[in-house]
Amino acid sequence: MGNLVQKYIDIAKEKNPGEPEFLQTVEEVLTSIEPVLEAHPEYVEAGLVERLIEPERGIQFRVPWVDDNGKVQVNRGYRFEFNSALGPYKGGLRFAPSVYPGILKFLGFEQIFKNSLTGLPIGGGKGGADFDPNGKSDAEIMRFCQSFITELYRHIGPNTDVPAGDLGVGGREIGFMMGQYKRITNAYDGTWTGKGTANGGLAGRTEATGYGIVFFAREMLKHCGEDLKGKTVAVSGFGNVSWGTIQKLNQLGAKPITISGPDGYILDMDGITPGEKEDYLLELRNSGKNVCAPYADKFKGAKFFPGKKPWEVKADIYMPCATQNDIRLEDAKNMVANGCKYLCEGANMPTTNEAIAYLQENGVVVGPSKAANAGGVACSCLEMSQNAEHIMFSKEDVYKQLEGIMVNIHKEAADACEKYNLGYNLIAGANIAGFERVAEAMMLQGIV
Ligand SMILES: NC(=O)C1=CN([C@@H]2O[C@H](COP(=O)(O)OP(=O)(O)OC[C@H]3O[C@@H](n4cnc5c(N)ncnc54)[C@H](OP(=O)(O)O)[C@@H]3O)[C@@H](O)[C@H]2O)C=CC1
Ligand SMILES: O=C(O)CCC(=O)C(=O)O
Repeated sequence: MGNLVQKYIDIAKEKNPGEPEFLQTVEEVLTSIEPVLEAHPEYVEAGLVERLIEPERGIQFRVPWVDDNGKVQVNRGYRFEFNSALGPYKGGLRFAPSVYPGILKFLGFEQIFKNSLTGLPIGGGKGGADFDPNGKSDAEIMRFCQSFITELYRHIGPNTDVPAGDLGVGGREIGFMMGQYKRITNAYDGTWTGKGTANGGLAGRTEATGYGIVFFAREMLKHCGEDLKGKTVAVSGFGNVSWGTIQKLNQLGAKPITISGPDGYILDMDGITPGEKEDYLLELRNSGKNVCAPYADKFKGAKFFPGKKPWEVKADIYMPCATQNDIRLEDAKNMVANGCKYLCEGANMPTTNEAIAYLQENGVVVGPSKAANAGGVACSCLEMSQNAEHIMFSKEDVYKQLEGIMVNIHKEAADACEKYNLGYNLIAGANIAGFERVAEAMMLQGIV
């Protein structure tokens, strides 16, 4: 790594102590874009990287609410409006006990480049709260969401900041937040994405992230002269993204064999097939218990491995779709020992930097999350245009556009690494292609 990039990383470390997840993504992105900075001294002159690693705005607020026992609870809410060079801040809200600024800043920073890769006019942001929706009643979730929006409403809007879902935030939560936003502002507009279709939501948005990940994986394999058909796939998680991924894998003739939860993982060598098994994932998620073990009680032949991760299973492709840093160095070693050739990231930053380095050194092709899971936010942007135009797109329209966008993202990432003689390194390629578009826009807007 050159001195210049090291200087930026040192600045980030000094300004963001105790935020390892944010520093991890800053280091990954900046290391990749070094050749672009060398080719563009004007970016250095304009302090572009120093500005890029600092959120434009960070909001923290109190979220008081009353639980079903009449007890007052207090959570912390946040929104990091990271970069608006390409358009309104865009990115999800995460509700999970682990939420703190370091997590949201990592997600917001990633979102800048992901959104740029879609080629659509959206900036990057992320928010959420240290609230655990698991085990809460619908009434508690509603009261929490209403309180959260009673503060956040003043910072968002269809041309300012457009939130969506992420971990712990699905259609139900978006509905409650949109309802409260509308009540306060008296505006029925495109401030939210991931809404139910009855609320102006986009047909196909729920499965878009997972479908996009599989389209991206298909392009990776195609580039390497292979086909998804007949490939066994180890998937982690059992939420929205895993469900969409498993559906599309089945549709394209691959065989998903695992899911996982905080309790362990399920191995189903018969495949997690369409119909009863795919649908059961929804039941598991909706149980609010956040465990996957009951799958093995329901389906003969499936096995549950408590406290373990699916990365010890032999598979042709690995697709982490749960949460950050799910794959660590020891997991990467297992994968390589099992003959792994492809890793396609569904969750945001699911692999540690050490694990990525090991996988790449051992010839594994890695599809980075900011490219592979960009189909979700791309469809959110379609939802924004649907709302702005006061029309409704059909599911067929959405699927067609999504596939085109994912093919293009793969091509842009592959072309960018080739342009800088980096071989077929999609991590570098995605970071470079995402950065180039943001940098160009920032340069045109002056020092802001
Ligand atoms: N969601 C997205 O668009 C994107 C997510 N990611 C990343 O992927 C990883 C996993 O996130 P994610 O799967 O979203 O987390 P969750 O499983 O928590 O899903 C989020 C919400 O989606 C709802 N949900 C889950 N499955 C379904 C389904 N099959 N149909 C309808 N709604 C469903 C749930 O809402 P309810 O409780 O109401 O059922 C849940 O609260 C994280 O790293 C995240 O950052 C990355 C890109 C986009
Ligand atoms: O749809 C969106 O706006 C954001 C989705 C998201 O949170 C993500 O891409 O990580």
